[in-house]
Order: sequence, then structure tokens, then C-alpha cells
Amino acid sequence: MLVTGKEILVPAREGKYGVPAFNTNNMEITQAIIHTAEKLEAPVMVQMSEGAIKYGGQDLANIVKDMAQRAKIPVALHLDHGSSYESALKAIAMGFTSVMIDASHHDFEENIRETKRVVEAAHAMGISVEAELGRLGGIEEHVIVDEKDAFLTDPEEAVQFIEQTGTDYLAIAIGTSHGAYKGKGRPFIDHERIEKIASMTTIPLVAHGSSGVPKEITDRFRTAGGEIGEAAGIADEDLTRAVQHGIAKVNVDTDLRLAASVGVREAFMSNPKEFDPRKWMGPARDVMSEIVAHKLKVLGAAGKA
Ligand SMILES: O=C(COP(=O)(O)O)NO
Ligand SMILES: [Ca+2]
Ligand code: NA
Ligand SMILES: [Zn+2]
Repeated sequence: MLVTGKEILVPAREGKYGVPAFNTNNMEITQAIIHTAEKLEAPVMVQMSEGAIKYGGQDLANIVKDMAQRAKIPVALHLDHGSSYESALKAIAMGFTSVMIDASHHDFEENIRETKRVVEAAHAMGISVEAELGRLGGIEEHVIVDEKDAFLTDPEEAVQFIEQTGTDYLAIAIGTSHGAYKGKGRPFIDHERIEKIASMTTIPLVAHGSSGVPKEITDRFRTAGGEIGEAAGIADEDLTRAVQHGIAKVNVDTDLRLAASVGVREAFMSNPKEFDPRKWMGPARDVMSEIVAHKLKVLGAAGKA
């Protein structure tokens, strides 16, 4: 069933498990997410970035909403990295049940102002809101945040921010970053910071940049002709620890992108004569489903629907 993000994430924080929020751009990615979550009896969030909305629009949103409504498990449709009040409201008009307003690149006061506006409008329509405080490293959808400007979330500021905005859940910067290159080897996750923020707050916390970039996938990607440098993602054990301390939503995009590309590349490599789209979109879906299943188990969402 299609539900709001709050209905999925409040139980997750209370139950000390995480719910993955996977980005989608088409039918097969959406099927890999929702069908696999159904098989594992897990709640799940499907998110679309502004780029995905540009790419698939209402057509794609309708595929997600319809599949979510028919699903036996709770599913929310979430706007990932909404960059403005207008963007958040447009997503709500499209039927999204959860929206992120990402104003974390503004100063503290401006971030509060922007977020508060969205919270008031979204709550008037019964829609949940995610906000962000702190800056991840890596490339944020619309802001290039290089290492020196990247700053982690201050716990005292987080308490004030939540009180002044009324946001339903909060994305915090704790050492993760977007993309396939999250640092030299295993990225440093500031567990003390997560645990401090969790001890001072009660709303679900969100970890962005949480793809694992598993070696098995990057090896297969290279073997099938893909080119990728020294890629590294967040370790499973860092996620299993983080969800014990307030992290309830875990954003994953890169892993599904890599998995889909492995499926397609392997299909073309193994049969150059193939030109039935189902023969390469199907394998892409299968590899993505393996990644979805792994993440649901690591985060403890399996069996929680
Ligand atoms: O935070 C993410 C995705 O992060 P990854 O690049 O680690 O999948 N989307 O908002
Ligand atoms: Ca941001
Ligand atoms: Na998000
Ligand atoms: Zn993100």
C-alpha cells in the first residue's frame, strides 16, 4: 500500500532497523525495489530525484504509485533532494507521499526558513518532510561540496533545527558522501556523532550516500567492459550499527545504477546478436533485485512489514 514516509520511518526508528530508500528512473528499477521488498516482507521507500522527474515525469510517478498501491507491503514515494519549495509542492501535486527539501547548502537560518515553509505546506496536505543539516562530501545533486566545505552535523544545531522546522525526519552529515568514490577505502563514519544526535532527538534520522559499492559488483562491471576507478562505499557493519542509533532511512542509488549496468553489459557481452530489450532489461532487473535483497537484510527491514 502507498503510505507516507512517516508511517514507515517512525516504526523503523522505534524498532531500531533501517528502511532503504532506493532511487528509480524506470519500470524495471521500480519492480526490482518493490517486488523484492514484497518477497522479503519489508517496508521500502522509492525515491525520485529532480533529474528522475525530468526524465520520467508523471508517467514514472504513476508506475511507482500504482505498483505501491497494489503492493502487500508499505511503500512511500519520496522526492529526493528537492531543491526548492516549488519543487516540493509540484511533487506533492504529482502524488508523492514524502518530500525532501534540501536547503543544507544555505546558512542555518535560511535552511530553517526554507524547510519551515515546506513543512507547513506539506503537513497541510498530510505529506511527510525530510530536511537536511550539514553537508556531505562528494557531489550533491545541485551543489558541488568539496572536502574542505563538507561539514558534519552539529548535534545541538540538530535539536534546534528540528524544533524550529517541525521536519518529520532529518538527513545528517556523518561521513558519507554521494557516488561511487566515497573516500580512500572504507569511508569514515562518525558513529559517536550519530549516537550523540540520536540521544538528543526522537525523529527518524536519514543517512545519504549509503551505497556499499560492493567489490563483487565493481569486479563484474569491469569484467563486462565497464570502467570504474578505485571505488569504495559504506561498509555493511557501519549500517547495521547506525540503524541501532536513530538512522531509519538509508539512501541508495549508486548500487542500483552499477547493478543495472552489470546486467546490461553482461547480456550484451554474452550474446552480441541479442536485440530484444527484455533480454538486457530483464538481467538488469535481476542483478538489482539481488542488491535490494541484500540491503533489506543488512538494515533489518526484512520481515518488518
Ligand atoms: O544519497 C543518495 C544516494 O547515495 P549513493 O550515491 O551512495 O547511492 N541519494 O540521495
Ligand atoms: Ca544537501
Ligand atoms: Na532524500
Ligand atoms: Zn542524497
